[in-house]
Amino acid sequence: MESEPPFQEIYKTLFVNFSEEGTNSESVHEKKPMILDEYEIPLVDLSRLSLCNLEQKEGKRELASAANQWGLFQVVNHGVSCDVLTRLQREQVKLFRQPFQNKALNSLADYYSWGAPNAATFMQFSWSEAFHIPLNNMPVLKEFNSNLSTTIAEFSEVVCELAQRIAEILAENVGCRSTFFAKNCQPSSCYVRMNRYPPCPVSSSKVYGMVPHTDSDFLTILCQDHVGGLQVAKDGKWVSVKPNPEALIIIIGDLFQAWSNGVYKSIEHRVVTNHEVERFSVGYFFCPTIETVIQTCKEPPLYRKFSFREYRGQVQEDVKTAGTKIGLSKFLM
Ligand SMILES: O=C(O)CCC(=O)C(=O)O
Ligand SMILES: [Fe+2]
Repeated sequence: MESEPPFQEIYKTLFVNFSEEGTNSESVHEKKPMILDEYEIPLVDLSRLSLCNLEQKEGKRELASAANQWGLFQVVNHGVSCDVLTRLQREQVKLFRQPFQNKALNSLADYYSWGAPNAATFMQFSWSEAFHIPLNNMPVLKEFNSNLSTTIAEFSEVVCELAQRIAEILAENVGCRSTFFAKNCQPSSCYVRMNRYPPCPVSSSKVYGMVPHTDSDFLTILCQDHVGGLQVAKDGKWVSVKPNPEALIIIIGDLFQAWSNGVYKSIEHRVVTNHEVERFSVGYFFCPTIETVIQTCKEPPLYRKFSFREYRGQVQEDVKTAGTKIGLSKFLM
């Protein structure tokens, strides 16, 4: 049985529907010109944090500056072993290699998505499939596949510690309570998202692997394979994040932008498609419990206070009604 979701069929339907609405299919089909720059994404060596006082200070300053200037950066010497990352990738490949019918119907089907359920146009369509797994439901995962569940549990434990560490440093830097994260972001309130981007026969200027978006969490820790395709918006340009096998990618999410009162940037990122090869990535979404209230300690606040539940609800509603996430701008004072 075929493991590939029916991308081509859905894409064709979108093409026909969109053209039939009387729109010029060429112009809507074409993305804005892609301006790529040769910027180097910041890379922070976390081993500095366990050295002398001066090195520690410098390491923390680098982290804060990367989160402020870029909102997306890389870290090395992060403490997540190569062994766990390799095993995770192996399990991930196995999971996606199942027949499509199984992925759509098995006990993890609620976490599975492909394409874009709400896509009304080409530009909202993502040429990818994903398992977005809440970590509060490990028994279901274990019952489904114990190797997969053990590996995800191991990965999550160590990555959660890393996320806590980074979040606390960033919190300290803006002078807000750094104990907030230990109290509100629990391992069980976080998510692991496994992404697969199949080779795409349509030109990469016409469809995304993942549409431009910001993440709705505090921060995301992302591992990507050697293929590349992730890009980040910087000063009005798209910059490619070159794969670095030693590095993990840290992405600041909407909640951190609000909590830090705009000091840290929840930056737009996207994935472009690849004609020849498939690509895999795994993201760890560092989220608070659903009741947690996000409120900055800075004056004057840019955003009104809101609970994570309220934020997620608003995002879901906007996606349903406007076809796209509106995000933090809805919460501006
Ligand atoms: O695959 C990637 O590199 C990015 C994935 C991503 O942005 C996400 O899952 O939110
Ligand atoms: Fe993302």
